[in-house]
Amino acid sequence: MKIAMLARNPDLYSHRRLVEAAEACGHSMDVLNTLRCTVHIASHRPTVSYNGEKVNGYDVVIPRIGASITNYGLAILRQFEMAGVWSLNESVAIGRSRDKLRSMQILAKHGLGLPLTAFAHDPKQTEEIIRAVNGPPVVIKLLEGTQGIGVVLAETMSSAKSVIEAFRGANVNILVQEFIKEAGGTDIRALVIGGKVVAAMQRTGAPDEFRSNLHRGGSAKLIKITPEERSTAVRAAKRMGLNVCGVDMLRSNHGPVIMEVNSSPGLEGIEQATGKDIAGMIIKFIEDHAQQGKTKTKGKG
Ligand SMILES: Nc1ncnc2c1ncn2[C@@H]1O[C@H](COP(=O)(O)OP(=O)(O)OP(=O)(O)O)[C@@H](O)[C@H]1O
Ligand SMILES: [Mg+2]
Ligand SMILES: [Mg+2]
Repeated sequence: MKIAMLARNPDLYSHRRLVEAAEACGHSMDVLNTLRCTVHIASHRPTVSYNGEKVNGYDVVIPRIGASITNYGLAILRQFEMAGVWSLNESVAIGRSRDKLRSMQILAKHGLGLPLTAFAHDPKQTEEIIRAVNGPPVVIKLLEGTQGIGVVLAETMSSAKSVIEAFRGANVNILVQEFIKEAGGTDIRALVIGGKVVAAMQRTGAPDEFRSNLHRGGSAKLIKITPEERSTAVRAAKRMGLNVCGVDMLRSNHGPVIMEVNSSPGLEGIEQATGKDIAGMIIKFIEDHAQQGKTKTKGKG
């Protein structure tokens, strides 16, 4: 198969591993810098150009779109989908997963466990939403944050109010969440491929850090998850419509709660913690499922 990977940095561990795994199975893979792709909108002939030349003949596209270029990247991906190229994760599903509030609304509707979450526009309601999530303490987070940046723990009413005011003043969208203290600065990442959890790890934050992100100095280790955690991860992936994703959960007193579903999960931490060939499994999934023109949503938005 001829595979295109939309990614900005071909040297990232995850991207190198995917290229390696594809080539080991006899496929060819080109890494296309998402920002150098251009879209040509003309009736009935959706095309993409790369560095000025028309992109042709790909069977599969693997989107690895960075959070900072979500909109542009999804426009490029939609164009591939409209041209009939099969995408590992579809643009519509990635779009859902990038907006935390939208994701939580979808997951809640289907009965998945989530931390109590609220948001409001009117500053007069700040106190009300803090109480609505049983706070303080509360966790305040940017709707489109990543790597734990823009995730703040506010322990008192006055600090929660001032953090919320500061974010509002900066004109960014936030949500306010119940603080799952019993998780103890630890979360679970379950990697789902094609409706199955293929690997799971536990991430623990640096000392004195409630955020467990590896980018924030956390460490990862292999973990055996419970059947309830497994089914939560599988259902979350299904409801988001993602073939491949990382489902992040906290162990709360009332069972697993989902924090987010990542549509471009990093492979380094999970391959190292579990010793599994995740890149190879992703390529295998592509071999078994990719079909020209079989993109479900066809970039419908
Ligand atoms: N409600 C909460 N209660 C307790 N801890 C939390 C809560 N929300 C987030 N955390 C901690 O903060 C970390 C970062 O939060 P979250 O995953 O929502 O942010 P992010 O910036 O999107 O990170 P990522 O890089 O994983 O996309 C989590 O991994 C978790 O350890
Ligand atoms: Mg995130
Ligand atoms: Mg996270």
